[in-house]
Amino acid sequence: MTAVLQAEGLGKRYRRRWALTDCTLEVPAGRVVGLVGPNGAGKSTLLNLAVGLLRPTTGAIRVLGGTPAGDAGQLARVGYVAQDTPTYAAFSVADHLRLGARLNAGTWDQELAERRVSRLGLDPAQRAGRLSGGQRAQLALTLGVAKRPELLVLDEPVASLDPLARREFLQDLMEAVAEQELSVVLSSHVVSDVERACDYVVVLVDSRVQVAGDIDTLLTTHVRLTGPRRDAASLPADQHVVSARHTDRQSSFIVRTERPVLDPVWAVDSLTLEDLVLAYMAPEARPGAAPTPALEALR
Ligand SMILES: Nc1ncnc2c1ncn2[C@@H]1O[C@H](COP(=O)(O)OP(=O)(O)OP(=O)(O)O)[C@@H](O)[C@H]1O
Repeated sequence: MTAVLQAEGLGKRYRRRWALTDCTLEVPAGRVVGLVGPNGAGKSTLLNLAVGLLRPTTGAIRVLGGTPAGDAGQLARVGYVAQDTPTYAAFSVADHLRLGARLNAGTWDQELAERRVSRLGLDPAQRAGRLSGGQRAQLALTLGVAKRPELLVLDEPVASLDPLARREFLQDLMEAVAEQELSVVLSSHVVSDVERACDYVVVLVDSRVQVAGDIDTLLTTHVRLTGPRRDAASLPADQHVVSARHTDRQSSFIVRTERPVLDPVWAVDSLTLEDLVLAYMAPEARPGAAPTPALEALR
């Protein structure tokens, strides 16, 4: 199966600042991918490279096997909703659907669009400028979904929504994924949203990918070890230490390992996705790193 997203040594520099560095990734199709990281980590930069709004400074990126925005066919296969869920304030909801139909002739699913609008309780005659932030986000998602893309790229789709609306939006998105043959890449700095909607995660910190993979697999190959104070170097070579914490008498490590930890000296606990993401954000997971801004963990 073709990877939806393949990046090799991908980097983007704005003047002297690197927004994305040495990004090598291969994301399989048919997944809902959560791109998670703190503010300024490089999430929007990676998504903009994926949809062809930016060109790489180094390396290469392929999306659905082709060059992002390389030709009309490629543009039709990818839907994109930018961070500020852009809509036209003076256009009505119905105008937006007409525009979607005109811009995406051939793939546009008017019935799907109208069904969503009606289910969401949006008045077709209402101007987008008079919609709430959440309703505008839903309208933008409707346009993205009704285009019937193979890949939908969403930059912080739920940032402006209240907790109930974010839950409904993500539920809606998952239904769209189940109904259509669709892959989704969405960015968020809220781990619980990713936990709720995604089955694949990419953790981006300080312009670098720290870890990427199937969430279930990552959670079965990472554990927390708690026990008497030890040096990380004393752990077996097949237990890769991601993060470490010590008190005078105790050590707590988050390790990546393919095998069960049988040493009775350790209490072994499984991790939540939030534990895992925070561990990869820890400075020891990123040698030479400055402290990272906090991630939100909304429930
Ligand atoms: N047009 C630009 N010119 C200069 N620097 C930029 C530009 N766009 C982004 N940057 C810088 O690149 C880095 C990554 O930005 P990016 O928007 O990709 O991060 P992000 O993870 O999406 O952040 P957020 O969660 O706040 O949206 C930041 O340091 C940012 O200041």
